[in-house]
Amino acid sequence: MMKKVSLLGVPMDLGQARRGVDMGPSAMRYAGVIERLEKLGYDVRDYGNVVVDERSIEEASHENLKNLSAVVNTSIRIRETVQQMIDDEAFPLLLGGDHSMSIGTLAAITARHENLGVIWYDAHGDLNIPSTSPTGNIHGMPLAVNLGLGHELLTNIGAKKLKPENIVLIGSRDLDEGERVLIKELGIKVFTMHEVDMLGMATVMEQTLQHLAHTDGIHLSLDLDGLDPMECPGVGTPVLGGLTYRESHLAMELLAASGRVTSAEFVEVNPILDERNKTAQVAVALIASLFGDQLL
Ligand SMILES: NC(=[NH2+])NCCC[C@H](N)C(=O)O
Ligand SMILES: [Mn+2]
Ligand SMILES: [Mn+2]
Repeated sequence: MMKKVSLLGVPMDLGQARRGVDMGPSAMRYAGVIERLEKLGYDVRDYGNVVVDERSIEEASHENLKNLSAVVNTSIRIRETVQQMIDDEAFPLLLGGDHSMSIGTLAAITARHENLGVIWYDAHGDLNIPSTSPTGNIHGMPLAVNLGLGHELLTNIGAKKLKPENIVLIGSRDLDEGERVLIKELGIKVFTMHEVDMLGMATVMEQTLQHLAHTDGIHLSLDLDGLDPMECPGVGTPVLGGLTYRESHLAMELLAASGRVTSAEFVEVNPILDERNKTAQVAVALIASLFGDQLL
């Protein structure tokens, strides 16, 4: 892994309805993310937080896409900053913020890869399009957008699309009907909680890395709601029966050992719903493992 890390906070809460997730980046900074990375020997360049558009009331819901133009404007700013990070040859690490931020992150990263792989570590598929979304919340749509599906204003943010065969979902346990249809249609690789239980995380990661062996870099998009709400209560859309801290920690260690991860984002931390910043602390511990922290 590169020894230079670029950090960007995305205090975004426009992609869903519950306020507070805009404080996620502060909570992870407060939990010591920069200090942990520096201790591991990384040169950390902090880009601060991206400017996020205000919600406007008129825009509340438009074609089942809440806060559409605010999300578009913010995504473009995220894209520009991540482009700078890549130009600077640093590892882009983003802290969120709701998952709609991935539209901007991936817009920048896919452009710089021939064949980017993506691991979507999440209770959800985030594969809705406006006609299938039960909520109109854009945080339920970013993976679809990056496949080129959804409203033009969103799909146009990135020039290059992800390939369905380059995506692996891990931890899925709440998929909407339209998402299930899309997963089957496109043949996307999914390790639901059932597969994680059956195979164990070590095998899941081994098969994930095998599935992505042909890619030229892997982006990890880790939604903290992929973990169980008992350990990560500070998320807006908790789902029972999630991945444990131990499993997730192992997953991060195996990714670190593979040396294949080239960018990452840790999203959906909502300190207002949290208990004593527990979720941000889990996020920072996972980040440390992803960057090679070891006991001995
Ligand atoms: N990034 C997330 N937490 N996404 C939750 C999405 C929930 C639901 N599938 C929806 O479309 O609204
Ligand atoms: Mn989720
Ligand atoms: Mn998500």
